[in-house]
Amino acid sequence: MNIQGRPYRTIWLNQDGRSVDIIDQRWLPHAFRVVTLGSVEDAAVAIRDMWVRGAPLIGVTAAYGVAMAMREDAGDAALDAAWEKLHETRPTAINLRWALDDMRKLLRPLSPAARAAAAYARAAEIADEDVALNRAIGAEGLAIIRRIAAGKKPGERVNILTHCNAGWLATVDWGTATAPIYLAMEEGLPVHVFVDETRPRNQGAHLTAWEMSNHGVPHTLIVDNAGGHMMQHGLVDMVIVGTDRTTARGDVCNKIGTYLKALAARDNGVPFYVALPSPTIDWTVDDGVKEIPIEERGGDEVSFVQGRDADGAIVRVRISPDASPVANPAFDVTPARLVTGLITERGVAEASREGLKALFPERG
Ligand SMILES: CSC[C@@H](O)[C@@H](O)C(=O)COP(=O)(O)O
Repeated sequence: MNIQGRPYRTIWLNQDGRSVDIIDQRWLPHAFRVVTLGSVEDAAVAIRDMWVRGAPLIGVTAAYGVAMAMREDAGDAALDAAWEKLHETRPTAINLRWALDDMRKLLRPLSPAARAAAAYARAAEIADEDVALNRAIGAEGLAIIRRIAAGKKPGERVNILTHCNAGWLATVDWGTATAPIYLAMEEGLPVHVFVDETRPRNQGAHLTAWEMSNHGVPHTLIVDNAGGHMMQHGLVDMVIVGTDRTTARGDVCNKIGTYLKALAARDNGVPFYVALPSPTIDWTVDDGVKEIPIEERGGDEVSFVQGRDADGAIVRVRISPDASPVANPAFDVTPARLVTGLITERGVAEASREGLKALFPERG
């Protein structure tokens, strides 16, 4: 997508054919910084410390991490070590394991001499596939927005609420939850997005709002607790969120706070959609609450907030007493019964085992 008119992806291979550049998302929206990852260690740090984040982008970064490892040492032990090192970075997003398994399955039967080239080629393919999947999700979601727009009076906006950042910054391009919104904009539909700030790391305020601004999408930033009120007053036509892992029966794990939005949506008759590419489906688990590991992140993310001071410097400030203990679960699970539909690259599935099986008969 565009940054000041120039098209970018979130990760790209450098001319040296070895290292990758990423947009370092820790500093947005205040500073746009591109950094180079040159080794599997760099890739692991970038994922763990959230220089890159968002389930699909984590997967692609890990794929390039494996490729960089193979350039150093293409033996079996190094392949397994790269898998382990990258896998332990973040536990919840299933795209990470999906990409690592995909890479290892491809590379294992090859001779070590052939592995590095094959790994770079596959990592590039996974990146391109992500772009195509998101574009397809966009077309499916656009059909829903069109239907809502058709029921509106002339000039009325379609109001969409989103949580966290499931935008292009969370993927290679387009985003999942945002792809339908960008396509609706291209088509001239009057969309407006309520952006949840998404404490503790504020991915909504920092990233989604920045994306919307860059693309001229009308939007309003709201605090996380405002969504229910907006819905009660008829100000939200639909919710679209992303997901880090969706189970075989349609339970949706996503950024902490998503569950509360789904409850408020159900209570107010607002459709609650989840946009996801198929690598985000974990066919091996059913009960999301019991079976999905929830990442517990450091307490500093809750006790401090980052922003820009009056002099323009990016600063962190403490907002809670030094002595107060902090808990920081990064994700929650929305049960399938609260989900109106799963917007996938193959169509909109009912959030159920049968619904997913109908679209992905080869997997279910
Ligand atoms: C298309 S991204 C889907 C999810 O990864 C997204 O909604 C999300 O929760 C991101 O969490 P983050 O902790 O910022 O990686």
